[in-house]
Amino acid sequence: MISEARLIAARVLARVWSAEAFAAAALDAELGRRSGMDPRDAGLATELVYGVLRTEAALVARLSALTSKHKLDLPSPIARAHVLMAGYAICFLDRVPAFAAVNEAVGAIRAEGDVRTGSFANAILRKLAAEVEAKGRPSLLEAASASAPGWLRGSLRRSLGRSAAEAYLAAGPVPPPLGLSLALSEDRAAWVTRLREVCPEGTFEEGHASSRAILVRGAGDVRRLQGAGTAWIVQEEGAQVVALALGARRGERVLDACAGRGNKTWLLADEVGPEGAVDAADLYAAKLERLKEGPAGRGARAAYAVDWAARTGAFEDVPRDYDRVLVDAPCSGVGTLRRRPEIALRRTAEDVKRLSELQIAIVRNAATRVKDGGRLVFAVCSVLREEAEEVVERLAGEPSGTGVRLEKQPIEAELPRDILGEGATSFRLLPHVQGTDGYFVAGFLVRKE
Ligand SMILES: C[S@@+](CC[C@H](N)C(=O)[O-])C[C@H]1O[C@@H](n2cnc3c(N)ncnc32)[C@H](O)[C@@H]1O
Repeated sequence: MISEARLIAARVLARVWSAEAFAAAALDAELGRRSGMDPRDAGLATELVYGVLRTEAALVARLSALTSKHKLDLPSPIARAHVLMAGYAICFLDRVPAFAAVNEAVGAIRAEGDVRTGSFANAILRKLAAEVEAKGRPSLLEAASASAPGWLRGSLRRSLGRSAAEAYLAAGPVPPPLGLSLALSEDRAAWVTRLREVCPEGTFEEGHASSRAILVRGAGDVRRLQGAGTAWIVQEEGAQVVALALGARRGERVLDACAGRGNKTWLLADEVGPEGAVDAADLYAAKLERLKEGPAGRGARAAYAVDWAARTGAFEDVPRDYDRVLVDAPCSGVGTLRRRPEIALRRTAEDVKRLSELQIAIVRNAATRVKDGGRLVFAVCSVLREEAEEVVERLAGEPSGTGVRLEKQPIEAELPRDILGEGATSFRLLPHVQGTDGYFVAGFLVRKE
């Protein structure tokens, strides 16, 4: 009997490899079709997908070494998925006995009508199980690190140091909790109690990084729960911290310059209150439409479709006197690696270089909308130096050519000391430290020349 978790995980992996699907979306679609699935099975499917994607190269190398031709030749993505999932379970999963992992993989491949590949899989997986039995389990940290492409490993080491880079790459593959962002007027402890009552199958706890966060596990689709879209929205805890880092105060005028669908806009509007104003801008009008339809739509004053880099679209219409501007810039997304492991397979060093140039252009032009003496916060969901310190140094060090000067400035927000040190002008969030996605955030003072 082949578990549903494995069948689902195999289909998702095959789609990621052969149809360039995003693992999270493919997994959501598969799990969404099975509403009655045991959460433990859903958890196993998730861990197998993410785990295999994070350790793929190391698993392939290890299994290849056990074949006569030193090559893992498998005829289909589904067969490859079953073999690598079994390899992952044998190497890294305590709760799955090796013989069960082998039998399920072999059974699943044979069930596809491929007896020959089933026998091949049986032979190499048994060898692997015997090797692990004799020598012990390999290190997940090393396997995840060895599986990252060379450019990413190198960049992470330069950005974080060697051991933090390894810990970063190994963070996950257990799925992170879902974050809820609570409105300022709401009492967090009372909501934790209430949500526990209405959804006893889930776990709800207060987050540490964001004073508004409630972290949820095992609750299924939370959007059905009380308060959704009014008292709280779904927002990853690190994303909340990014919005909080702008330090928006009651009554201020704020621009969310790369607002997307407006998750951070919602939080900013909540902070400035009805006596302030929050405007949103983004390259894509379609995203701004979604923003207007969602919870942020109730709080945002105006939405501008602007290409900040090209200075086109509604560029000239956007006011020039905001107290604060948040630039949540497009980036490599390396900070979301634990939830989107396929990023490591698809992004290149050239992408990072191109994106850092785009970030600089966007910030310089968006900064023209800040009043003299106002604040700009630049954020990326990346932790790489190329999209972080190197961008900041160029923004603060080179003439902007747009009539504004950007000076590094301590971030004014109230955030825990282990995130924002006294007087710090920038900070990182790291999954293996704060439990959030990875982010880099920097504060600037804007001077008009
Ligand atoms: C990291 S996402 C923002 C996410 C959003 N703030 C949120 O909290 O959901 C970056 C956004 O920048 C937008 N963008 C990319 N290039 C842009 C440009 N040249 N001008 C304006 N917006 C741009 C993208 O459409 C995307 O929505």
